[in-house]
Amino acid sequence: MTRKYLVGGNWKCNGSLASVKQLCSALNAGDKLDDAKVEVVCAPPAPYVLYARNLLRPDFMLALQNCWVGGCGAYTGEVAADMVADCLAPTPWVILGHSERRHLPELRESDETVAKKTKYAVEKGLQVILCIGELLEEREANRTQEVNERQLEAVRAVLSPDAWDRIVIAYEPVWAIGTGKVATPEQAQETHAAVRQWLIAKVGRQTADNMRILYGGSVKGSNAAELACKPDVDGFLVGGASLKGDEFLQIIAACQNAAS
Ligand SMILES: O=C[C@H](O)COP(=O)(O)O
Repeated sequence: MTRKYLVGGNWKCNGSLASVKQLCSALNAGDKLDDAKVEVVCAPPAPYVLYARNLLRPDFMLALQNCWVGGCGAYTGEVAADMVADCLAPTPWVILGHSERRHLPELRESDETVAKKTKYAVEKGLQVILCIGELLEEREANRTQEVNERQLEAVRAVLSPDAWDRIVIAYEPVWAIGTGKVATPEQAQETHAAVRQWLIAKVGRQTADNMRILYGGSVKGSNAAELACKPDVDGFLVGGASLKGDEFLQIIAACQNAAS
């Protein structure tokens, strides 16, 4: 099964007009993407997304980092998937269920909220990077698979089987995010393979074979190649290193090389 690599750049709550301009210039200076091998989607903070859309080469797609559970209306401060579809057509993406949104005490998104957002976003034509992953204490208690399955099961409960083709899963162990402690290629492979087995059992073989499962957590130019060559690692969701143009381009190149 050949799955095209996907590299996501999650800029999180970072940036300014000046830094976004600089980062877009650095990315534009890279080689043209080999679109048979890799896709790239950048997720700036919401206020900068259309600015980035105007600056970035068209082979870089754009995403929002979150959206609301439903449509437009009296939901102060929220962004509806309808708006993402409108602004980022023809390739609107959104990141949902990021661990920072699941675990920060000010946000505390439940599995059910993430599932509701995912269902609505997919219905509006968005492609969703659905983040899952365990806390350090959950990994130490050998509960990684249980946690991933619980988070996925909440989505399966509301999503029709054919809608899964609009989903990319990002496995991001929380202990590896922004800590410099990257999962080993073996740890990533083992977990991704287990997620794919769950998909085979619960959603279907074809969906599972086609599903891209990204790894996220302290990915850098220097460690991307050894992770990308694992059979069930289909790309990355990159945080800190996506804010540095040359580093992000190295990660993209690692995926293109792994696809060769
Ligand atoms: O969404 C990206 C992840 O949270 C990874 O962040 P990081 O690359 O800074 O560890």
